[in-house]
Amino acid sequence: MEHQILSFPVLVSFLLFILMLLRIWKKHNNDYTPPPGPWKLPFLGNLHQLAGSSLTHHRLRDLARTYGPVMGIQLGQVPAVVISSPEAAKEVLKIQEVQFADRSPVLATEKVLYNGNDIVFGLYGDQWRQMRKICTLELLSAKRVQSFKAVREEEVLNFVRFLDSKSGTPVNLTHSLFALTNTIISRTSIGKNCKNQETLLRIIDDIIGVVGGFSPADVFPSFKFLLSITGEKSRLELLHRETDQILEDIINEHRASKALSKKSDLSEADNLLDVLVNLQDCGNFQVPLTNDCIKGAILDMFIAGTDTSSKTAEWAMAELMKNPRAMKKAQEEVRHVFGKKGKVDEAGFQELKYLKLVIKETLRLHPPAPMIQRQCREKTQVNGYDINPKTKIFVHIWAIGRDPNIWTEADKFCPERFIDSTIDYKGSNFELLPFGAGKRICPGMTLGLVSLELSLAQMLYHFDWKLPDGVTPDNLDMSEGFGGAIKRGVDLKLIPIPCSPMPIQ
Ligand code: HEM
Repeated sequence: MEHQILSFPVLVSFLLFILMLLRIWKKHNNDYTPPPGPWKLPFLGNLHQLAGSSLTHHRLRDLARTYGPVMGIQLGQVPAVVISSPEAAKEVLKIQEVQFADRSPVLATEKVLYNGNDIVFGLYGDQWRQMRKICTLELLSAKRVQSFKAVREEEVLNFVRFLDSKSGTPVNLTHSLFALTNTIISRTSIGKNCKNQETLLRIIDDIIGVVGGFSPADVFPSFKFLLSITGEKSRLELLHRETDQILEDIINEHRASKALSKKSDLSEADNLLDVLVNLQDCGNFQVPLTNDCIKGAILDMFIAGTDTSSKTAEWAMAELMKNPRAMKKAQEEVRHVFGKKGKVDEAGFQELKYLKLVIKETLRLHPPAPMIQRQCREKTQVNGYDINPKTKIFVHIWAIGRDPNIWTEADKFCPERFIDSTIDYKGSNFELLPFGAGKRICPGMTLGLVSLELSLAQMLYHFDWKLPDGVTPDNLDMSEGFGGAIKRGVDLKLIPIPCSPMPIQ
């Protein structure tokens, strides 16, 4: 009995305490308005809705049609928000650009890309700002891009010779355009006579695969054991050791030949590695420019520059084959502009008005990065919804580019829609964002566009194109496949028919 009397006040206090906790919880939740989103399973969150044969960016577009342009999802243990309207994209990429300037780290980039100390995956901070500045002012500036014109022209001409040798037979353009871009990026980044080039290109292929892939450890970050069970940790560490050793050797080779040539002027640099080594020697940086920073930056050029440009060229050719009227117009323009000279050169590119529209329309329908990945830095709001720090952000530029509320006949390839349009790539309207926007907008845009114009202009100038037997413009497969940059579901195979003029010798 005595025991019961004693426990009554304890019980009441306990109940009052619970009530108080409930009030605090309720107040907190009333103040917190999460973005709407599909129902979640315990543990998995929304992962089950993203699994299956349909591509992730397609599923997320479909879900966003129900839940709106700021949609909350849960990827295992990781909260994420999908942004799919120009207004919300503007809020994230421009109005609150610092708030969303982080990239969300993934395991592969931590292990392979020097702990995210590179430009593409680095977290916003002094180190990243310094590398980004070097990238925009020294590596990918318009002047530097211009200085590598001869390299691009030589390699594209080699490509044209290769196509000529395959005259009348189907060529796998998926493979050959990738090889072309890889060679251009490689020569621009590390030079021509690098003895480890072949091995580096093979390893970089693997890196592009893992960086664009999906890892269970990324969605269940607290289950560290997953890394060892799946063998992923050792695979990534091996990849990193191999790449690191090759890049270290390449840097040493460059140092040795630099010592012999005694060149130290940045304007004389033959490739981007030369530029970086010269900058390192000048010192004078707030954050030391270490060999790891240089290696990360060189890897970035390959990872960000190869797939993006080659996949866009491939989609542009596929769209032109599907739309013979647009192909005819583009070919007539290219042949008219370069006909007198008898060869394609970059000096005439400002006259390629229609080809520029073709590229813009291709990037609207097939942006190589369908969703721009960012991460929220501090608690904030978008469209009135609360977003917590460390939330993964996907700006769904593929969905925005195909939104029927924004574009007439949104799925139709129609380069003419951009005639007299004020829509540019700089994100001013936020409905066309193939290069992203704000603090982390693609610094390789000039190089990417000029390389695209060059390869397309050469292909259209020197060749007529036929589809292989049994394929017609109507049944040409335009499905997308799984992978890093949006790739085609099936390789693009086309038949080049050399046509006059043919200044290949
Ligand atoms: C058609 C060609 C290309 C497209 C469509 C493209 C697209 C993109 C996109 C969407 C981003 C993310 C932007 C953001 O977060 O807002 C990006 C970042 C980046 N791109 Fe490109 N890119 C292309 C070519 C290139 C080339 C040729 C290079 C260099 C060789 C390059 C280097 C980079 C780098 C270094 C970043 C990271 C920027 C940062 O995080 O600050 N890109 N690109």
